[in-house]
Amino acid sequence: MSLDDSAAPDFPILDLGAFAAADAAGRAAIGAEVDRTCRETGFLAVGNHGVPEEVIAGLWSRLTTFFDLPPEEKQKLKPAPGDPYGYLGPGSEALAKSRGEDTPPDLKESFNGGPQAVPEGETDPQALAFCYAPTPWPEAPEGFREAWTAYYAEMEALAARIMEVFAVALDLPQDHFADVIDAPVSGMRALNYPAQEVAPEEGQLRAGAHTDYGSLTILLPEPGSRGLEILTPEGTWRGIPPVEGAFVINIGDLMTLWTGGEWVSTLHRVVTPPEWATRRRMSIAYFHQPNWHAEIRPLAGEGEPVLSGPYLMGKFNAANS
Ligand SMILES: O=C(O)CCC(=O)C(=O)O
Ligand SMILES: [Fe+2]
Repeated sequence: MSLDDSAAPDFPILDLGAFAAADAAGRAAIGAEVDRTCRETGFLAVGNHGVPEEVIAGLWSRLTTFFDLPPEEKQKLKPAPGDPYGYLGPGSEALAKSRGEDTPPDLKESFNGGPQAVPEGETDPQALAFCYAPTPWPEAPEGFREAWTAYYAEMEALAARIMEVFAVALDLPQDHFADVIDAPVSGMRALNYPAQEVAPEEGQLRAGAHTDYGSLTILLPEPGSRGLEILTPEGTWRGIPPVEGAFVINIGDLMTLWTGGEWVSTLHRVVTPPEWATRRRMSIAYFHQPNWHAEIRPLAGEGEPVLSGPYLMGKFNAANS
């Protein structure tokens, strides 16, 4: 890992191209740095990732147009109760509630989508009704669905490469996770935090403090934007600015469980720095989630396994009830 001028000082960057090109000793050295970061904060940047610039730009432009649509257009995509995908308008979610904290709703809107193909032979009614529920697509802007699915496919492939680095970081064979992430049930969420015309309520943030549920989140904050903060091991909030040409990744609760508590799923939130109150901020978050039927048991071998899909559904239902 190396530092880059565009990154905050000492924010670690995993160079994926360097990992791919390295020999076994080089990979182990990169893995050791990732392991250290995942024990401290679980937040790092991933650069030299190979995701084509046009795929990223293609989705940004559609998202900008989509979020600019009139509210009644977007509300046509509101999910039915219990459905995970579609458009969630302002006022529909408070992430801090997932931790039992009672706050006003987050100052955001989002569009959410899931896997595009159902694996052959998948008949579990809960899987079909939840993770494999169809994504309701907007009619406009043109090319939205294609741009979304192209970006989603890139994230699925990138997540698999990052999981290989994680395996090496954990002193496991590089392909250790391969057979539990070959049909992931990941969700993807595009976020728009609108310009704030009225002052927020007491305790109201763009996104309240929370941890992510799954194995790994690949986040793309709008270039140049500010607001994402993590709670450091010292107990202070620290801003994580976007890193040019890189994604910000973090591990979620499932990876903490998988590593028997060795890797941390860090509390994070999105605040509004004063100069951002009059400006919208967008981000794209891919929440990587192992195969529906994957049994996740702590690597040390102790403890009851958790089933990936039902675990995610339980978390979702608890936060949305
Ligand atoms: O928008 C961001 O920068 C982070 C959003 C986030 O943490 C989430 O939706 O889980
Ligand atoms: Fe998050």
